[in-house]
Amino acid sequence: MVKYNALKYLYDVEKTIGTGGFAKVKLATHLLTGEKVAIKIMNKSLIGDGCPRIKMELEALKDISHHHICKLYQVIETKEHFFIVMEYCSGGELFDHIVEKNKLSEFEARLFFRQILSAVAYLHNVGYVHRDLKPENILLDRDLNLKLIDFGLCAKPVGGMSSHLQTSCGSPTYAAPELIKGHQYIGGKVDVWSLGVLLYALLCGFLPFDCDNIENLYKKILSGKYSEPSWLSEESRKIIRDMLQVDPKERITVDELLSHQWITMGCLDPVTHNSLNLYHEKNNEVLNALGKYHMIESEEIWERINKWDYDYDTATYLLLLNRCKQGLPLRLSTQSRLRYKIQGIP
Ligand SMILES: Cn1cc(Br)cc1C(=O)Nc1[nH]nc2c1CN(C(=O)N[C@H](CN1CCCC1)c1ccccc1)C21CC1
Repeated sequence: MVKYNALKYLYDVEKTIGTGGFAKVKLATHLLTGEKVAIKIMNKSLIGDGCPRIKMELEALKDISHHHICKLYQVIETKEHFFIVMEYCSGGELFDHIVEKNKLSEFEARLFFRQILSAVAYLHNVGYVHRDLKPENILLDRDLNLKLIDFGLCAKPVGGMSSHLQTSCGSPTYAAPELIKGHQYIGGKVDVWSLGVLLYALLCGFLPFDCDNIENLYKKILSGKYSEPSWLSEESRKIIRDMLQVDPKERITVDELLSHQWITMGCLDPVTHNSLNLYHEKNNEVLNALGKYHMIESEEIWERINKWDYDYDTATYLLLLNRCKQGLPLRLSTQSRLRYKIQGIP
């Protein structure tokens, strides 16, 4: 097992749970709290040229705090690596969940879709577009809550949400027509198209535009034609049609989606974008537990936490905040206190 010095005394690194192009994700334990985390380890030499996308992803993640977006806890940068410590989602990928169930009932699809819609509406509300929405980028936690990940392609359009973006990115299967045409596009509209492809996959168990070769895939997407299986209700067909409009001007907006009839069916309230957890709220129960542990006044602890440096203290606070919100006891392992002390952290 490769030992990462930067993580010593802070995290117990366990197995690899994901490997991607120039990164891998490992399951780990945050030693002070005993909580599981996922650490995305990126090798700088493989990425090169100053890693702009990683910096973009990290800046975005630091601005974001939402129940259905995978939380950033800590960032450690060394000469060779970035260690990005994030929320651990133990339910795996949404993609696998759909495959295993073949397709979801309209009721289950609605519960899932409402969660992702809330995350995307929140993202747009804080000025980001995701641009790579697909089931592989959506994970489940142990309570089947959905968590959006992978902000490597997200963008914060300079001129705000109505300004145009140019970069063609994301996976073609979920990419909007205007994006694959290389036209200027509105980021928010591109996310709505991907949401349409996603909802279609949830309800049908297969993709609206799929092809063995990229040429025919593009033709299908640009035509906007897809089959409507017999089991789709009229309302399901309607909301999918509203999202899979080739002309972005005809396409429904995220705000209109929040109160769409399909979304509120079964007397459900419209979806709200505000996140359940307020952005980095001050929690006295957690501060008291930390104050006792470090034998420092909790106000002084808050002074340090409230800088949000995304250091070990940020991770400790956010992990304890998570436990506190789930009504679980707050524990700080004294055993690792010794190691903590050895490392000379005050
Ligand atoms: C698949 N799986 C099964 C179980 Br059980 C837990 C998981 C799991 O991955 N859990 C998990 N929790 N938190 C994370 C993960 C995975 N994960 C990820 O960020 N996973 C992505 C997955 N991308 C989807 C499309 C391309 C790669 C990843 C990015 C780079 C390299 C490897 C993986 C985070 C850190 C945010």
